[in-house]
Amino acid sequence: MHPDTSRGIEVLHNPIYNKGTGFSASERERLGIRGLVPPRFFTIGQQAVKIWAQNKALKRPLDRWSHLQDLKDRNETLFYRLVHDHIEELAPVIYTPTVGDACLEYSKLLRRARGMYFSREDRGDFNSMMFNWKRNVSVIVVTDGSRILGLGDLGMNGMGISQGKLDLYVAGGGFDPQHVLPVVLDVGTNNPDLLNDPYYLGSPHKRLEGEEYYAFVEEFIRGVRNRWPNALIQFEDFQTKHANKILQHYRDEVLCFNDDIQGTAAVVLAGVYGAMKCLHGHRKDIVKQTFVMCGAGSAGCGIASFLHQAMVANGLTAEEAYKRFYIIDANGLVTAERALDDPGQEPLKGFARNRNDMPEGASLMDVIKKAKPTVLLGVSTVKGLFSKEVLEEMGKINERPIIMPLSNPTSRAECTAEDAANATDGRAIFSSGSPFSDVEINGRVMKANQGNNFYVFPGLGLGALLSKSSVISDAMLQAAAMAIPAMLTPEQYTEGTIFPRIDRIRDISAYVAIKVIEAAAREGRVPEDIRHIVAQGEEAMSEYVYSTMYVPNYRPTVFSCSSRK
Ligand SMILES: NC(=O)C1=CN([C@@H]2O[C@H](COP(=O)(O)OP(=O)(O)OC[C@H]3O[C@@H](n4cnc5c(N)ncnc54)[C@H](O)[C@@H]3O)[C@@H](O)[C@H]2O)C=CC1
Ligand SMILES: CC(=O)C(=O)O
Ligand SMILES: [Mg+2]
Repeated sequence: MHPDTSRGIEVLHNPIYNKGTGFSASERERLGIRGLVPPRFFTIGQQAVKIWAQNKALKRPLDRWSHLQDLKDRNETLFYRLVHDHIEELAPVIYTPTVGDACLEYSKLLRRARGMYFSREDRGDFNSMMFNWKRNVSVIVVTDGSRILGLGDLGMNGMGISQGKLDLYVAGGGFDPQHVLPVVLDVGTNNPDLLNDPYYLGSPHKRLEGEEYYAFVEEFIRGVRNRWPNALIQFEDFQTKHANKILQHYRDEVLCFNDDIQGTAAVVLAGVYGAMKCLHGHRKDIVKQTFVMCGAGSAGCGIASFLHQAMVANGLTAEEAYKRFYIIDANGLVTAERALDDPGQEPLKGFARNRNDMPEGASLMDVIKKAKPTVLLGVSTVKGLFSKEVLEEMGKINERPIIMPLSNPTSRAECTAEDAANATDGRAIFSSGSPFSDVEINGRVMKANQGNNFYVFPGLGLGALLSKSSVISDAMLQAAAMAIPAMLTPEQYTEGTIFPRIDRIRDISAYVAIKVIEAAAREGRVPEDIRHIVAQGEEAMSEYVYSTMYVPNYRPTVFSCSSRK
């Protein structure tokens, strides 16, 4: 039931309530829209079939993205129904890689404002501006647009990524679309193309820096806490120099996480655990691995720290675990000689301190030859960094090399699935940030798993909110990582599948949420009512979690004279 004061044509122009030809005869009568829509009635299923065919017929992915945004602007329920029903085919359209193209063009593509824009000119007024958003909010995805996927500083245009992530919260995590809020902190941009573009819609100034920048973020967080004290805040695509500092500042006080640092770390750990099951049958074998990580930004530092934590949890000492990592950035291997002054590089210090067996700045190929890694990870944003020679070397060292080119979008991937399969004769256990198709080579199929944080954030967010915990702890993140490989069958591991298929995202998110709630309960972070459900076991938890999930169906619409909260 959607009580609202609007009736007549207003209902048809409101994407939350609009059903188009899906309004029943009695609704048409009640809402005063009889004669304002064509006479025939179609169910949401029939509407979805029609619009799906239209969307599929479009050739350019960006046209498909725009077509879907138009639908969302007209009829949200139908949009989410489509995404829900065709998630595997539509994730690459509403999310990476196409969302990257959409962000590049966002100022041109924007048709109807959606979400909230906080700009440098608004400083001092954030608190009151929050009340311009009339609905209750349970989750916010916020970016400052400074590092959108691997595409760099896109300023206000980063709004596209906040929206794309929240579409997955709805479609994958069962969040009610009325209670999600995409946000961009428009602190300016240092991108000269945008600054020189007369049609750029963001604030056409250089980025705020230093104290001014952090005061901006603080004002936003305080405003959210005041308006929606229980909302979850997901930090998205903040450049490395701010990402870790902001996370450390707020994570013990506010229900929040940084997706690029923590969501990515959890999904990579899930992939590595999956690969361990594939190779050895047990995730504990993570302690036998040696990692070469290309990229020491927010993603690289987050992944390395989290894998390190998992190795220690599985029996290595901290020093032993540090020695298993070779971290390479734009200047080559990071060693004890490196001055790590940037606050974003703080997590690198332990790895650097323990790396003095190879020259500072050593090349990727030299490192691979000497270190003989079992796992090669890419979060460098450098297309083709995993060259044929690099991949062949990985294939010589390992019967089943683990190759993860995680940079997004596809145009930034360190290698393609085909590159990895060709260089290793299909033996690689492969996982990439953006999607590729499986590759068949000499009768063998190399599975092109997608290792993207979308396996984690909807379920993590759901679990965190349902647990009623006030923060997201490392134990909750570790639980999310362990939940994902638990969803695969032994047959899937045998064939090299290390992530479940994305069309199971609702079940994956629900299971992740259950494990996150349990972890929060073990740490004493949940109130009595949640402890009671946890104590009843997994079935009760499952019932609890699924019962909260939004399903994109039309609900009866009624007209009410009282205004809605
Ligand atoms: N698959 C997934 O779920 C996720 C993927 N990512 C992707 O990871 C990438 C990196 O993100 P951030 O860490 O935030 O970016 P960043 O820009 O802070 O870091 C990039 C790092 O790569 C290094 N680098 C540059 N050239 C290199 C080279 N030739 N060899 C080795 N390292 C090199 C840089 O020095 C820097 O340390 C992006 O493309 C992003 O889309 C990020 C989060 C999640
Ligand atoms: C997937 C994601 O969060 C990124 O590439 O930044
Ligand atoms: Mg991101």
